[in-house]
Amino acid sequence: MPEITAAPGADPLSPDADAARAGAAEPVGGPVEPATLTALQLMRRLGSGPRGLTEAQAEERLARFGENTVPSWRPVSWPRRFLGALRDPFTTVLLCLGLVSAAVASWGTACVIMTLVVVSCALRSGGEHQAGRAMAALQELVATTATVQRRPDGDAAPQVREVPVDQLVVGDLVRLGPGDLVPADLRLLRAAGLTVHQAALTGESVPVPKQALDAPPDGPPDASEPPHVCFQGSSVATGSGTGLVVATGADTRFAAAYRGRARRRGETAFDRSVHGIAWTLIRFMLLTPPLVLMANAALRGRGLETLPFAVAVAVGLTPEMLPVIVTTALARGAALLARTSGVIVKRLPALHDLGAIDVLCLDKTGTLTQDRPVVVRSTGPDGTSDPEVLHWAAVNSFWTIELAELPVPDALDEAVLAAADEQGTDPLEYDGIAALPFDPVVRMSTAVVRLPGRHGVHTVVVKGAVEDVLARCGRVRADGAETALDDAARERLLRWAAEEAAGGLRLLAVARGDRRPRLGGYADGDVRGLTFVGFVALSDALAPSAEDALRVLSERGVAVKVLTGDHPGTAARACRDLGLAPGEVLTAGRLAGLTGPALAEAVEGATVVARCTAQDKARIVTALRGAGHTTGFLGDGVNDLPALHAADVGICPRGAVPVAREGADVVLAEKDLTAIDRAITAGRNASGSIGAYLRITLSSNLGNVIAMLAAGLLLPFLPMLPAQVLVQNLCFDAAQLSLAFDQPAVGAARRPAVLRPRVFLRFITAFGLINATADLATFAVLAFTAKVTAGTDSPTMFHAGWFTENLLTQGMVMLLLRTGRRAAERRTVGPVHLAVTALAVVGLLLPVSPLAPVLAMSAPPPLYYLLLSVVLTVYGAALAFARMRYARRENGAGEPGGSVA
Ligand SMILES: Nc1ncnc2c1ncn2[C@@H]1O[C@H](COP(=O)(O)OP(=O)(O)OP(=O)(O)O)[C@@H](O)[C@H]1O
Ligand SMILES: [Mg+2]
Repeated sequence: MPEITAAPGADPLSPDADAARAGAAEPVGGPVEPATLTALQLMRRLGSGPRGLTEAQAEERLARFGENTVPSWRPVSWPRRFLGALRDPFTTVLLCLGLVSAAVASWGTACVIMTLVVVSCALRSGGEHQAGRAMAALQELVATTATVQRRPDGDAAPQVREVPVDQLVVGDLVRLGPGDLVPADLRLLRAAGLTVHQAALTGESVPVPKQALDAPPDGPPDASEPPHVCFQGSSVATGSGTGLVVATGADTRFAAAYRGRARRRGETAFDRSVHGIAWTLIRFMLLTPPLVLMANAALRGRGLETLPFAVAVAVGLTPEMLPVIVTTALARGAALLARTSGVIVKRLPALHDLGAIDVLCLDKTGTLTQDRPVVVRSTGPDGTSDPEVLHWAAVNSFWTIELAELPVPDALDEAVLAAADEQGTDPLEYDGIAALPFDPVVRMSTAVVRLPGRHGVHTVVVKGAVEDVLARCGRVRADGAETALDDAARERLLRWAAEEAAGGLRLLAVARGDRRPRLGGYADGDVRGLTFVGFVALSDALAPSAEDALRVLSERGVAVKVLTGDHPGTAARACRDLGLAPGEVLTAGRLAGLTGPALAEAVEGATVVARCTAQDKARIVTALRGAGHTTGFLGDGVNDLPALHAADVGICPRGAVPVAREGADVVLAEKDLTAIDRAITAGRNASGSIGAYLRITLSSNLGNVIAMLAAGLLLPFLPMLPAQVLVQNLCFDAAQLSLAFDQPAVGAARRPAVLRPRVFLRFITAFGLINATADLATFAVLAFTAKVTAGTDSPTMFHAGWFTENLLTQGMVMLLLRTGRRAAERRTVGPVHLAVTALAVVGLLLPVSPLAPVLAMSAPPPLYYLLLSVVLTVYGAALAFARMRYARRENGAGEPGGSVA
């Protein structure tokens, strides 16, 4: 716990200091070194003063120096999105293949590849752009603000008000409180018990104490860790402070460190599944051309002239629409969620991860409960009602708030003060000397007060979690007298507290101790040897939608774990009241020595882990992820921030502290917790569409490639000209876009949707082979037709015949392997039906149209179509049969290969 000594030297915020400001109204040019000047020098350099800027000054600076936004977080322009889409690995591979084609002067192939690239990038960046705009409008709803102190004009008294973070300018005075984001780089002018999370900057996961120092600290300057500077990108864990803005926007340390780079985060479920599959495919693609070349050279004695064909085969294997489908499916899902359920998905891949969640950890207070506690009773150590206990609790609440730089009472303090007010307690009969604000690690808050006129005594008043407060008590007050607190008495008090907690009450223990006044500040070490005063019991109503939300989550195959800072008894009771069996309740203390798999195993079977600190919550989430669970975390407080970052998906409810809203991937903008279920369903549906696309594309592409390689070796001519391969590909791509708009299947959202690369590759191999068999059967049919109908020109007829068959089989694969219900169950005509019809029409008509000669095709005779229909019927039956068997084997009723549980 940080010290709370006053800053050495002059208080830069005192009115006297204003005089020292002598007329400086303009920031002096050039970068300032916020850590080395004294506070007054710095204010003068920045043309500010202890009373803050005037509104007019702030406005003028804003116009001149620009808004306070990190460049990489500004809305991205269309052309930049397009360029960003070009960096996709599939696009890169396609571009390389295009270059290879151009190098061997195969201009047709190169042009078609370029068309594929441009179309796919345009579609993708268009989709992202639209989604970005929709989200930006919604993010306004949960945008964060900063508390600044400004003056309406030069003579007026300063006023404290909220402004959007982007309106801050250098020279502004900003107040910080628990849960606030540090909105710009700040030099601290005052601080009280301030600690900040700097994980985004330094990777340090434990909050770092900060204090106001007038002059730089002695000793070598530590540029990375000046104790009197707070950097943008960090956030307040405890305490409060006032700081002078020394840098905004692109000039902050954070912007400099992260220029052009997105925020780093660990590998998420999206990376593991979609990216995992993509990279496996890319390896295949890169292997294909050399293999085709070698096979043709070895078996047919062909040389480099087969290179365009080899390139076309590789392109044929590429699911080049994957980025488009992923973006479209996710963006559509996110936009729909925002519109219908008020859920804001801040990072599109998070929607996919939501669909994959199989464990959801949540905090209790503020998420499952309303965090609107009401004092039920205050009792002395003997369990009888005692107003004195509430009186001391109120003294503590009042002075910890009053002595903070930014007085933000938390819900417990508010409840205590309201009840004390009703009882007629007046905390103002004391003078506040010092305060240690509530710290979730030590789980208590401390105020030091004095009775006016009683100069010889300071009274330390503490309230907090029962175990922690009792651990610091040596005596107990009973019947007006104090006696030593022995182990037996301590045990009895703990048991009594556990009984109260089991009734669902939240408990605060209150203790006090008289001290001889001291000159220096008070620190955590002074809070010992106290006298136990009693308990304040509060009730906190459950969130009305929590019970439904928990029930639906379990129906959807999501295991719920409650990680809370509260008492195990209170937490267990809340769970029970919400219909969630708590089982054996763990406490974080019992898990202290465990890490990694051991920790995961310990929490695997538990539903509640109580007395968690912020770090405990993050540790547990990390361990669960390490054990292979896709883990979400839903929480609303400062003590949830590390876990929100550690999870695959961080989710926070509407009322969360600013820093949680900023750190979360998903914000539930409405009070209704059941929105989380709709969000998970939307995620599963989006993954379903992506899975369907991959299944369909890859199994038919793989089939085609196998057939093409076989035919290439069997036939004396190329089985398909590069231009034909690519035109066919374009047709497939256009048709498959419809998958992103497909209606979700009825049962598709029942289980977590995970695309497992291995299961997936098995699936496409099996279906690819079926497809290749159909192709080879078609070759046989074509050879037979050519033989019996004399005069047909083999290569062009062969090309036409295979083209038709390919497009028709592709259509059948789309109908039979998508996420949707089995074809027979569908009654309405959806986008997929339209796309399949279009595909069939093109497949049948193109080879007989005037365009056919351009593509080196000539119409096959009627006999071919007759035989082809037989092949297709058998193929369709085989496909339907294999799909059924596959589904049964994989998960009974689920989806083959894609959204497997
Ligand atoms: N303002 C406060 N003053 C004193 N003690 C407090 C205060 N707020 C909380 N406590 C004590 O510290 C404990 C832990 O609080 P913390 O904020 O870590 O978790 P929580 O709000 O109880 O639960 P959750 O983690 O589910 O949100 C509380 O159970 C309570 O006993
Ligand atoms: Mg909470």
